Amino acid sequence: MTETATSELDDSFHVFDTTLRDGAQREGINLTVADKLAIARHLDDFGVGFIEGGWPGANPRDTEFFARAQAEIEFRHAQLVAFGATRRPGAKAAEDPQVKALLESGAPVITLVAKSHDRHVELALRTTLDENLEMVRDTVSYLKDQGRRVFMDCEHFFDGYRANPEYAKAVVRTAAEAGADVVVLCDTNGGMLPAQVHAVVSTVLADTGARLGIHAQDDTGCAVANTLAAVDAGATHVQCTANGYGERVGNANLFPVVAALELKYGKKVLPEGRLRETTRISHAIAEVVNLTPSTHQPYVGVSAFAHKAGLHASAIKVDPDLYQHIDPELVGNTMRMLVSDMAGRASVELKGKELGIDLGGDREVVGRVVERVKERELRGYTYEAADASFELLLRAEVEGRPLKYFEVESWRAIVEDRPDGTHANEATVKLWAKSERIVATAEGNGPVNALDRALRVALEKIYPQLAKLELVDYKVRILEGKHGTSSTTRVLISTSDGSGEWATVGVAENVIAASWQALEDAYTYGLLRAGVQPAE
Ligand SMILES: CC(=O)SCCNC(=O)CCNC(=O)[C@H](O)C(C)(C)COP(=O)(O)OP(=O)(O)OC[C@H]1O[C@@H](n2cnc3c(N)ncnc32)[C@H](O)[C@@H]1OP(=O)(O)O
Ligand SMILES: CC(=O)C(=O)O
Repeated sequence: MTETATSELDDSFHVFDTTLRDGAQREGINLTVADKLAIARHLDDFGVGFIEGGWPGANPRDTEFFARAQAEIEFRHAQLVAFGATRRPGAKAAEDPQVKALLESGAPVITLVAKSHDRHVELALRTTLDENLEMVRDTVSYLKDQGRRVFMDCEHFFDGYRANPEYAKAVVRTAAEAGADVVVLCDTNGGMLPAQVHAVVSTVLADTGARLGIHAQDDTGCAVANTLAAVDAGATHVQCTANGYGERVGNANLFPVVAALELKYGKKVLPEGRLRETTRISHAIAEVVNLTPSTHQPYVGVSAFAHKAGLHASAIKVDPDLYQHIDPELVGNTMRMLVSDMAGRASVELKGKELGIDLGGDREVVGRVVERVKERELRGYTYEAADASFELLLRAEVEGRPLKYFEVESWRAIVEDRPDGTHANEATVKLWAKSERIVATAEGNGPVNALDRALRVALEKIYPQLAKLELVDYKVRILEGKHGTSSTTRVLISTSDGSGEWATVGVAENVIAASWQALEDAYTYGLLRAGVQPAE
């Protein structure tokens, strides 16, 4: 067994993460050992007290994970936890191969799952209620005798408590008497509501005196609330998963639970300074599991502190607290202003500030920007999704003329379909830059790609800085479906220069013309970012 952590947090409250075990039970998540190691590092960096790594012996990947985690990771905060079931009915814990695998994992902490719902004991385990209690007692005391810390997950506890409260409590008592350090009440089917959880946890605590934890699935959308309700009732151990990943619709989300405990309850559950890493860690774990981070996730989503309504912005201008429940920086997030047709003057002023453009309280300019945004959004533009196009619009109003690095004379895209099924795309761009007339032609895998290449060939002669620009995303949306192919088309393009990304928008009846507008903005903004002086 390896002692894996030197946690500076006291033991009176546990933040227990089960992303690598229950989180991995989410449909669509398929973690390699390397992924699990990467997530374990992020969770330890975040500062959780316990990381449940999987079920050693259930599959070779989890067995390998425990071996490698202890050999390769120097945990600074967390203790590694192995998960498994109580011994089989009618056997001995000391002889159960599955219990042996838990010990062989070397994890200093073991979570056992036990049945606490009488019906599950009889139907799923196919044993007697007394034998189930014996399985709990025998397995806990055996693992304790082997020097492990033991947490006991009481599966289906809340449903079991409703069906047979005395039996459910007998499971808790048996585990605690056998030496379990924490008995965790699980809402396995996720059907509970906060008031129910609060009532049950309060009663079980009063009746058994055991140290209690909570494990809440999110099937009613209440897992975070249920977790906090259990804490209100006296639970001192919370089991969560990063970003709420988990079986079916998921588990209690680690990040809002921890943020609530630290910021709303005033409990110190993370090491000093780690709360500010919340957003980064949430997104880093999403990257590893290969799921796009939810933009609307509380505390950590990019929209968590994004303000769109003009009325909100006008109050935020006076004091951001008026429309925010916390300072976003506390969880490593940032406030963002969204400019759209719901914006007012205050939104534009704050957005200007965010972009480093001092509007100096110029009511006339700000008013013109608001008008332009509203008029263009009516035509289909969207500025909340295209910050770079908005900045160009704003600068044009402030300067009194658009930012110009080049003057386009004309562009043309040709799509040639051949009878043999092959096709070719070719574009020609004619423009003026620094008093030079440039004509460039390029081919591409589609007409927009050909135009992008031709524009780049033309501009790179004058502005070599553009060589590192890359088009990273391209989205098309038909705005008025009822007009069929003559509908208005909106194109959003994301461009990267390796150190940052920006989005631009174009709108036209023709998808290629809309794309061209977005491309022109993308390159203009790229030159602005590179610090190039515009043409006089
Ligand atoms: C609520 C939760 O999320 S708990 C976590 C659940 N996670 C997983 O199931 C993922 C990993 N599981 C596995 O890889 C496999 O199910 C294994 C290796 C654990 C077991 O595989 P198998 O031996 O083939 O059994 P199988 O999966 O068909 O059934 C589970 C067995 O465990 C028994 N069991 C269920 N809960 C418990 C328990 N708390 N204590 C003891 N035995 C239990 C069941 O009665 C069943 O026994 P049976 O084989 O005699 O019918
Ligand atoms: C243990 C567990 O994951 C549950 O009961 O949901």
